[in-house]
Amino acid sequence: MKPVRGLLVMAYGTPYKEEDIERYYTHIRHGRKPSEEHLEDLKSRYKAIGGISPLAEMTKKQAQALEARLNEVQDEVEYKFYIGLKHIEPFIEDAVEAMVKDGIEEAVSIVLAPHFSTFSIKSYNGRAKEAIEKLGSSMKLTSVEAWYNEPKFIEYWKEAVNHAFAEMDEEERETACLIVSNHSLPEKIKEAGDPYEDQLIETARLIQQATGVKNVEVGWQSAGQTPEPWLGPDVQDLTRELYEEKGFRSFVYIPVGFVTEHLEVLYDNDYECKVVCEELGANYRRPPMPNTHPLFIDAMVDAIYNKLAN
Ligand SMILES: CC1=C(CCC(=O)O)c2cc3nc(cc4[nH]c(cc5[nH]c(cc1n2)c(C)c5CCC(=O)O)c(CCC(=O)O)c4C)C(CCC(=O)O)=C3C
Ligand SMILES: [Fe+2]
Repeated sequence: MKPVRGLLVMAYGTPYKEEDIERYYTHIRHGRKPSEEHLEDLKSRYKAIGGISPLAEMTKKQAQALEARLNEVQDEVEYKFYIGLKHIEPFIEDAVEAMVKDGIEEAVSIVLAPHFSTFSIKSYNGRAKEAIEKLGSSMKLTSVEAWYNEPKFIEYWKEAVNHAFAEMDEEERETACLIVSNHSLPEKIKEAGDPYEDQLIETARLIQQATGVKNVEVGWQSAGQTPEPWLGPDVQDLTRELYEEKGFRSFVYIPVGFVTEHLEVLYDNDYECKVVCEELGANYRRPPMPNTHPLFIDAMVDAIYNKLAN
């Protein structure tokens, strides 16, 4: 019998049904209930994308695909996946507990978000480590950190971008701009030297280098509604500015900090950015997200192997 290696796949989590929205939002807000207005706003956005998000289903498919591929490419251990979510059950702590209960002695973890920040990868990994300590377990956990520069991840976006540009005629291509974006975070993260902003800029550079696309810009999306400054420019403002100041007439959005067609993509890109493009009379294009694309799954396999080898 091969030894079992736990595969802890961590992701943001999403409400499973409408009644979950309030407690989910409260968890995101560190236990503070959202105002009626903010809650209704979030409910209306989920409604606009069809009621609930495809995220829960896709997170499971991604974890299954990653487990299957890891078991295909090597013969020494049997990987077994556990899903641990940030803001809804099964929480990261639930997944750790399940692994310990199953007698797993060694595990590897990866977050379904490619860029490192104190708000994302660091907090996921920290919660996993803490959960192990709290249980007094000796389970050894190796955690992948940022993996945005994995060659196969860049290759995925290269193919997706090339495909989008190949659909354009010569005239559209001349005035087309690629907007590479991630979820905004409060600007104060930069004071503590957070690499998040630089990692997005580097992702854009790698994709530009791979594709040879002439016009590439970096933007931020889905910022929270708080008075403090958030990383910008916001993708909607950026679109208007590029239209007016640089004369671009076609916009290709790749929200590379996400890996699934979820709320932020289906609403913030496919609705909000699209509305801006329609107002301006510009073309809106948004290539598919990685989901379970083999290049994306293999990029995570490589990230796990590189981490285990070091
Ligand atoms: C860095 C980051 C990622 C990417 C990295 C990662 O994946 O970890 C991410 C992903 C996601 N964020 C998601 C959903 C939400 N995030 C919110 C609010 C917030 N996110 C933040 C950060 C991030 N979020 C922050 C600093 C806030 C403000 C909190 C506050 O108030 O202090 C809110 C509240 C309402 C609103 O602001 O929209 C919702 C509903 C979904 C699920 C979508 C679905 O259900 O399909 C996903 C994948
Ligand atoms: Fe979020």
